[in-house]
Amino acid sequence: MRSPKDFFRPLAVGAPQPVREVPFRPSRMIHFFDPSNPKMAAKVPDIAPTVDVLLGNLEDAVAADRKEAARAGLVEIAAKADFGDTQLWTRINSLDSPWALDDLLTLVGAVGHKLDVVMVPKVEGAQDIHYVDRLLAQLEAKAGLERPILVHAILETPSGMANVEEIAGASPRMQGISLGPADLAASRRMKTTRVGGGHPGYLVRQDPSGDDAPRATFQQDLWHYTVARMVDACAAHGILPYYGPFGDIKDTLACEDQFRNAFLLGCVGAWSLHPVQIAVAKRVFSPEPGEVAWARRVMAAMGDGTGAVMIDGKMQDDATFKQCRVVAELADALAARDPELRAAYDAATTAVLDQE
Ligand SMILES: CC(=O)SCCNC(=O)CCNC(=O)[C@H](O)C(C)(C)COP(=O)(O)OP(=O)(O)OC[C@H]1O[C@@H](n2cnc3c(N)ncnc32)[C@H](O)[C@@H]1OP(=O)(O)O
Ligand SMILES: O=CC(=O)O
Ligand SMILES: [Mg+2]
Repeated sequence: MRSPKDFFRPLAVGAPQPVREVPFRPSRMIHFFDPSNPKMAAKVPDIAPTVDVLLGNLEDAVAADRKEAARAGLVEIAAKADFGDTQLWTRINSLDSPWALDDLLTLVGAVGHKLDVVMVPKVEGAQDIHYVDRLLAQLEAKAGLERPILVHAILETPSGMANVEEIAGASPRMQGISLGPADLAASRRMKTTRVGGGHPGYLVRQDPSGDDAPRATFQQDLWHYTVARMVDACAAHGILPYYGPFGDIKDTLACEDQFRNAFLLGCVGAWSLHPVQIAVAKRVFSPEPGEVAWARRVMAAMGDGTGAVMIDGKMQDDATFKQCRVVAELADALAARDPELRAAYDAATTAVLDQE
Protein backbone atom coordinates (compact mmCIF):
# COMPACT_ATOMS: atom_id res chain seq x y z
CA MET A 1 0.00 0.00 0.00
CA ARG A 2 1.31 3.45 -0.90
CA SER A 3 1.78 6.01 1.82
CA PRO A 4 -0.96 8.65 1.85
CA LYS A 5 1.79 11.24 1.25
CA ASP A 6 2.85 9.55 -1.97
CA PHE A 7 -0.55 8.61 -3.29
CA PHE A 8 -0.70 11.50 -5.76
CA ARG A 9 2.92 11.28 -6.91
CA PRO A 10 3.54 9.98 -10.46
CA LEU A 11 4.76 6.36 -10.42
CA ALA A 12 7.45 6.98 -13.05
CA VAL A 13 9.80 9.86 -13.67
CA GLY A 14 8.26 12.06 -16.37
CA ALA A 15 4.75 10.59 -16.10
CA PRO A 16 1.87 13.08 -15.87
CA GLN A 17 0.58 14.22 -12.49
CA PRO A 18 -2.27 11.96 -11.27
CA VAL A 19 -5.74 13.50 -11.06
CA ARG A 20 -7.04 14.47 -7.61
CA GLU A 21 -10.73 14.17 -8.55
CA VAL A 22 -12.27 11.89 -11.16
CA PRO A 23 -13.56 14.34 -13.75
CA PHE A 24 -17.31 13.83 -14.19
CA ARG A 25 -17.89 13.32 -17.89
CA PRO A 26 -21.18 11.90 -19.17
CA SER A 27 -20.82 8.14 -19.63
CA ARG A 28 -24.40 6.91 -19.79
CA MET A 29 -23.51 4.27 -22.35
CA ILE A 30 -20.11 2.66 -22.88
CA HIS A 31 -20.55 1.38 -26.41
CA PHE A 32 -18.59 -1.80 -27.15
CA PHE A 33 -17.28 -2.60 -30.60
CA ASP A 34 -14.82 -5.16 -31.91
CA PRO A 35 -12.15 -3.27 -33.85
CA SER A 36 -11.31 -6.43 -35.83
CA ASN A 37 -14.87 -6.66 -37.18
CA PRO A 38 -14.98 -4.62 -40.42
CA LYS A 39 -18.76 -4.11 -40.26
CA MET A 40 -18.64 -2.76 -36.71
CA ALA A 41 -15.55 -0.67 -37.36
CA ALA A 42 -17.27 0.90 -40.37
CA LYS A 43 -20.12 2.03 -38.13
CA VAL A 44 -17.88 3.76 -35.59
CA PRO A 45 -17.88 7.24 -37.21
CA ASP A 46 -21.71 7.32 -37.26
CA ILE A 47 -22.07 5.86 -33.77
CA ALA A 48 -19.45 8.10 -32.13
CA PRO A 49 -21.60 11.28 -31.92
CA THR A 50 -24.55 9.30 -30.51
CA VAL A 51 -22.73 7.81 -27.51
CA ASP A 52 -20.87 9.18 -24.50
CA VAL A 53 -18.13 6.53 -24.61
CA LEU A 54 -16.84 4.38 -27.45
CA LEU A 55 -14.94 1.32 -26.26
CA GLY A 56 -12.67 -0.75 -28.48
CA ASN A 57 -12.98 -4.20 -26.98
CA LEU A 58 -9.96 -6.49 -27.08
CA GLU A 59 -11.04 -9.08 -24.50
CA ASP A 60 -13.92 -11.59 -24.39
CA ALA A 61 -16.11 -11.62 -27.54
CA VAL A 62 -12.96 -11.17 -29.64
CA ALA A 63 -11.82 -14.61 -30.79
CA ALA A 64 -8.30 -15.69 -29.79
CA ASP A 65 -7.11 -15.63 -33.40
CA ARG A 66 -8.45 -12.04 -33.83
CA LYS A 67 -6.71 -10.49 -30.80
CA GLU A 68 -3.88 -8.92 -32.76
CA ALA A 69 -6.18 -7.73 -35.52
CA ALA A 70 -8.43 -6.11 -32.90
CA ARG A 71 -5.49 -4.31 -31.28
CA ALA A 72 -4.17 -3.11 -34.65
CA GLY A 73 -7.69 -2.11 -35.73
CA LEU A 74 -8.15 0.01 -32.61
CA VAL A 75 -4.81 1.75 -33.17
CA GLU A 76 -5.85 2.57 -36.74
CA ILE A 77 -9.30 3.85 -35.76
CA ALA A 78 -7.98 5.92 -32.86
CA ALA A 79 -5.13 7.43 -34.89
CA LYS A 80 -7.42 8.50 -37.74
CA ALA A 81 -10.53 9.68 -35.95
CA ASP A 82 -11.46 12.77 -34.01
CA PHE A 83 -14.33 11.80 -31.72
CA GLY A 84 -14.96 15.30 -30.39
CA ASP A 85 -16.16 15.12 -26.81
CA THR A 86 -17.05 11.42 -27.06
CA GLN A 87 -14.57 9.53 -24.91
CA LEU A 88 -12.45 6.68 -26.26
CA TRP A 89 -11.87 3.73 -23.95
CA THR A 90 -10.47 0.28 -24.46
CA ARG A 91 -10.99 -3.02 -22.65
CA ILE A 92 -7.64 -4.79 -22.57
CA ASN A 93 -7.26 -8.54 -22.18
CA SER A 94 -7.11 -9.94 -18.67
CA LEU A 95 -3.83 -9.67 -16.82
CA ASP A 96 -3.34 -13.46 -16.80
CA SER A 97 -3.58 -13.65 -20.59
CA PRO A 98 -0.70 -13.58 -23.07
CA TRP A 99 -2.10 -10.42 -24.71
CA ALA A 100 -2.54 -7.86 -21.90
CA LEU A 101 1.05 -6.62 -21.85
CA ASP A 102 1.16 -6.07 -25.61
CA ASP A 103 -2.26 -4.38 -25.46
CA LEU A 104 -0.87 -1.73 -23.11
CA LEU A 105 2.55 -1.41 -24.77
CA THR A 106 1.02 -0.94 -28.20
CA LEU A 107 -1.96 1.24 -27.37
CA VAL A 108 -0.29 3.69 -24.99
CA GLY A 109 2.71 4.06 -27.29
CA ALA A 110 0.69 4.57 -30.46
CA VAL A 111 -2.53 6.31 -29.38
CA GLY A 112 -2.19 6.99 -25.64
CA HIS A 113 -3.00 10.67 -26.24
CA LYS A 114 -6.42 9.65 -27.59
CA LEU A 115 -7.29 7.15 -24.83
CA ASP A 116 -9.29 8.34 -21.86
CA VAL A 117 -9.74 5.13 -19.89
CA VAL A 118 -8.38 1.57 -19.88
CA MET A 119 -10.89 -1.00 -18.66
CA VAL A 120 -9.24 -3.90 -16.87
CA PRO A 121 -11.24 -7.16 -16.72
CA LYS A 122 -11.31 -9.81 -13.99
CA VAL A 123 -9.68 -7.61 -11.36
CA GLU A 124 -9.02 -9.68 -8.23
CA GLY A 125 -7.65 -7.07 -5.84
CA ALA A 126 -5.64 -3.87 -5.45
CA GLN A 127 -2.49 -5.66 -6.67
CA ASP A 128 -3.93 -5.83 -10.21
CA ILE A 129 -4.58 -2.09 -10.22
CA HIS A 130 -1.09 -1.37 -8.81
CA TYR A 131 0.46 -3.40 -11.65
CA VAL A 132 -1.46 -1.50 -14.34
CA ASP A 133 -0.89 1.81 -12.54
CA ARG A 134 2.92 1.51 -12.58
CA LEU A 135 3.03 0.17 -16.11
CA LEU A 136 0.84 2.99 -17.40
CA ALA A 137 3.06 5.56 -15.68
CA GLN A 138 6.16 4.10 -17.36
CA LEU A 139 4.48 4.02 -20.75
CA GLU A 140 3.03 7.51 -20.39
CA ALA A 141 6.48 8.85 -19.52
CA LYS A 142 8.01 7.06 -22.51
CA ALA A 143 5.31 8.39 -24.85
CA GLY A 144 5.53 11.91 -23.41
CA LEU A 145 1.82 12.00 -22.52
CA GLU A 146 0.59 15.08 -20.72
CA ARG A 147 -2.52 13.71 -19.06
CA PRO A 148 -2.88 10.42 -17.21
CA ILE A 149 -4.95 7.58 -18.66
CA LEU A 150 -7.58 6.52 -16.12
CA VAL A 151 -8.40 2.95 -15.10
CA HIS A 152 -11.77 1.21 -14.86
CA ALA A 153 -12.11 -2.20 -13.21
CA ILE A 154 -14.67 -4.89 -14.02
CA LEU A 155 -16.14 -6.57 -10.97
CA GLU A 156 -16.46 -10.14 -12.15
CA THR A 157 -14.68 -12.47 -9.73
CA PRO A 158 -15.51 -13.47 -6.17
CA SER A 159 -12.12 -12.10 -5.01
CA GLY A 160 -12.86 -8.86 -6.77
CA MET A 161 -16.17 -8.70 -4.90
CA ALA A 162 -14.49 -9.43 -1.57
CA ASN A 163 -11.89 -6.72 -2.29
CA VAL A 164 -14.11 -4.18 -4.01
CA GLU A 165 -13.38 -1.37 -1.54
CA GLU A 166 -9.60 -1.70 -1.84
CA ILE A 167 -9.89 -1.90 -5.64
CA ALA A 168 -11.93 1.32 -5.72
CA GLY A 169 -9.27 3.13 -3.68
CA ALA A 170 -6.17 1.48 -5.16
CA SER A 171 -4.97 4.39 -7.31
CA PRO A 172 -5.84 7.99 -8.17
CA ARG A 173 -6.29 6.61 -11.70
CA MET A 174 -9.40 4.69 -10.66
CA GLN A 175 -12.25 6.17 -12.70
CA GLY A 176 -14.95 3.61 -11.98
CA ILE A 177 -16.11 0.02 -11.73
CA SER A 178 -18.57 -1.96 -13.88
CA LEU A 179 -20.47 -5.05 -12.88
CA GLY A 180 -19.49 -8.02 -15.08
CA PRO A 181 -22.46 -10.31 -14.42
CA ALA A 182 -21.54 -13.02 -16.93
CA ASP A 183 -18.07 -13.82 -15.64
CA LEU A 184 -19.14 -13.16 -12.06
CA ALA A 185 -21.95 -15.71 -12.43
CA ALA A 186 -19.51 -18.28 -13.83
CA SER A 187 -16.81 -17.74 -11.23
CA ARG A 188 -19.32 -17.69 -8.37
CA ARG A 189 -20.79 -20.94 -9.73
CA MET A 190 -24.23 -19.40 -10.03
CA LYS A 191 -26.59 -21.69 -11.95
CA THR A 192 -27.51 -19.22 -14.68
CA THR A 193 -26.63 -19.20 -18.37
CA ARG A 194 -27.27 -15.52 -19.18
CA VAL A 195 -25.43 -12.19 -19.49
CA GLY A 196 -26.99 -10.14 -16.70
CA GLY A 197 -30.68 -9.56 -16.12
CA GLY A 198 -33.13 -11.51 -14.03
CA HIS A 199 -34.10 -15.15 -13.80
CA PRO A 200 -37.66 -16.49 -13.49
CA GLY A 201 -36.54 -18.96 -10.81
CA TYR A 202 -35.21 -16.27 -8.47
CA LEU A 203 -38.41 -15.23 -6.77
CA VAL A 204 -40.45 -14.93 -3.61
CA ARG A 205 -43.95 -16.37 -3.31
CA GLN A 206 -46.99 -14.90 -1.65
CA ASP A 207 -47.98 -16.60 1.63
CA PRO A 208 -50.71 -19.28 1.42
CA SER A 209 -54.15 -17.84 2.09
CA GLY A 210 -55.60 -20.99 3.63
CA ASP A 211 -57.59 -22.12 0.59
CA ASP A 212 -56.15 -23.50 -2.61
CA ALA A 213 -56.02 -20.08 -4.34
CA PRO A 214 -53.02 -19.63 -6.60
CA ARG A 215 -50.15 -17.77 -4.91
CA ALA A 216 -48.55 -14.92 -6.79
CA THR A 217 -44.79 -14.95 -7.28
CA PHE A 218 -42.53 -11.93 -7.60
CA GLN A 219 -39.27 -12.15 -9.50
CA GLN A 220 -36.33 -10.69 -7.57
CA ASP A 221 -33.25 -8.87 -8.83
CA LEU A 222 -30.30 -11.31 -8.86
CA TRP A 223 -27.86 -8.39 -8.97
CA HIS A 224 -29.18 -6.19 -6.20
CA TYR A 225 -26.59 -7.08 -3.57
CA THR A 226 -23.68 -6.88 -5.97
CA VAL A 227 -24.65 -3.57 -7.53
CA ALA A 228 -25.42 -2.01 -4.14
CA ARG A 229 -22.07 -3.09 -2.75
CA MET A 230 -20.24 -1.81 -5.81
CA VAL A 231 -22.05 1.54 -5.60
CA ASP A 232 -21.04 1.97 -1.95
CA ALA A 233 -17.40 1.13 -2.68
CA CYS A 234 -17.32 3.59 -5.58
CA ALA A 235 -19.10 6.39 -3.73
CA ALA A 236 -16.81 5.97 -0.72
CA HIS A 237 -13.79 6.48 -3.00
CA GLY A 238 -15.21 9.20 -5.25
CA ILE A 239 -15.30 7.06 -8.40
CA LEU A 240 -18.18 6.07 -10.71
CA PRO A 241 -20.24 2.84 -10.69
CA TYR A 242 -21.75 1.23 -13.82
CA TYR A 243 -24.07 -1.66 -14.57
CA GLY A 244 -22.28 -3.73 -17.25
CA PRO A 245 -23.71 -5.80 -20.12
CA PHE A 246 -27.25 -7.03 -20.78
CA GLY A 247 -26.99 -9.91 -23.22
CA ASP A 248 -30.62 -10.38 -24.32
CA ILE A 249 -30.32 -7.83 -27.12
CA LYS A 250 -33.90 -8.33 -28.37
CA ASP A 251 -35.42 -7.80 -24.91
CA THR A 252 -34.96 -4.05 -24.72
CA LEU A 253 -37.73 -3.77 -22.12
CA ALA A 254 -36.01 -6.01 -19.58
CA CYS A 255 -32.72 -4.30 -20.43
CA GLU A 256 -34.31 -0.96 -19.61
CA ASP A 257 -35.62 -2.31 -16.28
CA GLN A 258 -32.20 -3.69 -15.31
CA PHE A 259 -30.48 -0.45 -16.27
CA ARG A 260 -33.05 1.59 -14.35
CA ASN A 261 -32.60 -0.45 -11.17
CA ALA A 262 -28.89 0.31 -11.41
CA PHE A 263 -29.53 4.00 -12.12
CA LEU A 264 -31.81 4.35 -9.10
CA LEU A 265 -29.21 2.64 -6.90
CA GLY A 266 -26.51 5.11 -7.99
CA CYS A 267 -24.94 3.89 -11.24
CA VAL A 268 -24.16 6.51 -13.89
CA GLY A 269 -24.21 4.27 -16.96
CA ALA A 270 -24.15 0.80 -18.51
CA TRP A 271 -22.62 -0.95 -21.50
CA SER A 272 -24.30 -1.00 -24.91
CA LEU A 273 -23.39 -4.15 -26.81
CA HIS A 274 -25.56 -3.48 -29.84
CA PRO A 275 -26.75 -0.20 -31.40
CA VAL A 276 -30.29 -0.88 -30.17
CA GLN A 277 -29.15 -0.53 -26.54
CA ILE A 278 -27.75 2.98 -27.02
CA ALA A 279 -31.12 4.71 -26.85
CA VAL A 280 -32.15 2.55 -23.89
CA ALA A 281 -29.11 3.62 -21.86
CA LYS A 282 -29.52 7.24 -22.87
CA ARG A 283 -33.16 7.26 -21.74
CA VAL A 284 -32.47 5.54 -18.43
CA PHE A 285 -29.30 7.33 -17.34
CA SER A 286 -30.60 10.83 -18.13
CA PRO A 287 -32.90 11.87 -15.26
CA GLU A 288 -36.49 12.47 -16.37
CA PRO A 289 -37.39 16.13 -17.02
CA GLY A 290 -40.14 15.96 -14.35
CA GLU A 291 -37.62 14.77 -11.74
CA VAL A 292 -35.18 17.50 -12.71
CA ALA A 293 -37.91 20.14 -12.47
CA TRP A 294 -38.91 18.81 -9.05
CA ALA A 295 -35.29 18.82 -7.86
CA ARG A 296 -34.80 22.39 -9.01
CA ARG A 297 -38.07 23.44 -7.36
CA VAL A 298 -37.07 21.91 -4.02
CA MET A 299 -33.65 23.55 -4.21
CA ALA A 300 -35.20 26.93 -5.01
CA ALA A 301 -37.60 26.59 -2.06
CA MET A 302 -34.85 25.47 0.33
CA GLY A 303 -32.53 28.43 -0.25
CA ASP A 304 -29.27 27.60 1.55
CA GLY A 305 -30.36 23.97 1.88
CA THR A 306 -31.03 23.98 5.63
CA GLY A 307 -34.26 23.81 7.63
CA ALA A 308 -37.54 22.13 6.70
CA VAL A 309 -40.35 23.06 4.34
CA MET A 310 -43.45 21.33 3.01
CA ILE A 311 -43.89 21.04 -0.78
CA ASP A 312 -46.99 19.27 -2.16
CA GLY A 313 -47.49 17.54 1.18
CA LYS A 314 -43.93 16.22 1.35
CA MET A 315 -41.38 17.23 3.96
CA GLN A 316 -38.13 18.60 2.54
CA ASP A 317 -35.00 19.18 4.59
CA ASP A 318 -31.21 19.18 4.29
CA ALA A 319 -31.13 15.53 3.17
CA THR A 320 -33.75 15.86 0.42
CA PHE A 321 -31.97 19.05 -0.68
CA LYS A 322 -28.80 16.98 -1.13
CA GLN A 323 -30.66 14.27 -3.09
CA CYS A 324 -32.14 16.95 -5.32
CA ARG A 325 -28.70 18.45 -5.84
CA VAL A 326 -27.43 15.06 -7.11
CA VAL A 327 -30.22 14.97 -9.71
CA ALA A 328 -29.86 18.65 -10.67
CA GLU A 329 -26.07 18.47 -11.02
CA LEU A 330 -26.31 15.33 -13.16
CA ALA A 331 -28.93 17.05 -15.33
CA ASP A 332 -26.69 20.11 -15.75
CA ALA A 333 -23.68 17.98 -16.73
CA LEU A 334 -25.72 16.03 -19.30
CA ALA A 335 -27.44 19.16 -20.61
CA ALA A 336 -24.05 20.75 -21.28
CA ARG A 337 -23.44 17.95 -23.81
CA ASP A 338 -26.97 17.51 -25.11
CA PRO A 339 -28.97 20.58 -26.28
CA GLU A 340 -32.22 18.55 -26.64
CA LEU A 341 -31.99 17.41 -23.05
CA ARG A 342 -31.26 20.96 -21.92
CA ALA A 343 -34.41 22.20 -23.69
CA ALA A 344 -36.51 19.41 -22.11
CA TYR A 345 -35.16 20.14 -18.60
CA ASP A 346 -35.65 23.89 -18.95
CA ALA A 347 -39.20 23.51 -20.35
CA ALA A 348 -40.22 21.16 -17.51
CA THR A 349 -38.71 23.49 -14.91
CA THR A 350 -40.46 26.55 -16.33
CA ALA A 351 -43.78 24.69 -16.38
CA VAL A 352 -43.42 23.65 -12.73
CA LEU A 353 -42.27 27.05 -11.49
CA ASP A 354 -45.05 28.83 -13.46
CA GLN A 355 -47.66 26.77 -11.58
CA GLU A 356 -46.49 28.12 -8.20
C1 LIG B 1 -19.94 -10.57 -21.16
C2 LIG B 1 -19.16 -9.50 -21.93
O1 LIG B 1 -17.95 -9.45 -21.91
S1 LIG B 1 -20.10 -8.36 -22.79
C3 LIG B 1 -18.90 -7.45 -23.73
C4 LIG B 1 -18.34 -8.22 -24.89
N1 LIG B 1 -19.32 -8.43 -25.97
C5 LIG B 1 -19.42 -7.56 -26.95
O2 LIG B 1 -18.67 -6.60 -27.03
C6 LIG B 1 -20.48 -7.85 -27.97
C7 LIG B 1 -20.59 -6.71 -28.97
N2 LIG B 1 -21.72 -6.93 -29.87
C8 LIG B 1 -21.70 -7.88 -30.82
O3 LIG B 1 -20.73 -8.60 -30.99
C9 LIG B 1 -22.92 -7.98 -31.71
O4 LIG B 1 -23.80 -6.91 -31.47
C10 LIG B 1 -23.74 -9.28 -31.54
C11 LIG B 1 -22.87 -10.53 -31.83
C12 LIG B 1 -24.31 -9.39 -30.15
C13 LIG B 1 -24.90 -9.23 -32.54
O5 LIG B 1 -24.35 -8.96 -33.81
P1 LIG B 1 -25.21 -9.19 -35.14
O6 LIG B 1 -25.74 -10.59 -35.14
O7 LIG B 1 -24.39 -8.76 -36.30
O8 LIG B 1 -26.42 -8.22 -34.87
P2 LIG B 1 -27.31 -7.49 -35.95
O9 LIG B 1 -27.45 -8.30 -37.19
O10 LIG B 1 -28.58 -7.09 -35.26
O11 LIG B 1 -26.47 -6.18 -36.27
C14 LIG B 1 -26.97 -5.18 -37.10
C15 LIG B 1 -25.81 -4.36 -37.61
O12 LIG B 1 -25.22 -3.68 -36.52
C16 LIG B 1 -23.83 -3.98 -36.43
N3 LIG B 1 -23.48 -4.07 -35.02
C17 LIG B 1 -23.85 -5.01 -34.14
N4 LIG B 1 -23.33 -4.75 -32.92
C18 LIG B 1 -22.60 -3.62 -33.07
C19 LIG B 1 -21.82 -2.86 -32.18
N5 LIG B 1 -21.66 -3.22 -30.89
N6 LIG B 1 -21.23 -1.72 -32.64
C20 LIG B 1 -21.36 -1.37 -33.93
N7 LIG B 1 -22.08 -2.06 -34.83
C21 LIG B 1 -22.70 -3.17 -34.40
C22 LIG B 1 -23.68 -5.32 -37.13
O13 LIG B 1 -22.37 -5.48 -37.62
C23 LIG B 1 -24.70 -5.21 -38.24
O14 LIG B 1 -24.11 -4.48 -39.30
P3 LIG B 1 -24.68 -4.60 -40.82
O15 LIG B 1 -26.04 -3.97 -40.79
O16 LIG B 1 -23.68 -3.81 -41.62
O17 LIG B 1 -24.72 -6.06 -41.15
O1 LIG C 1 -17.35 -8.77 -18.93
C1 LIG C 1 -18.48 -8.77 -18.54
C2 LIG C 1 -19.12 -9.88 -17.95
O2 LIG C 1 -20.32 -9.79 -17.65
O3 LIG C 1 -18.43 -10.91 -17.79
MG1 LIG D 1 -16.37 -10.64 -18.43
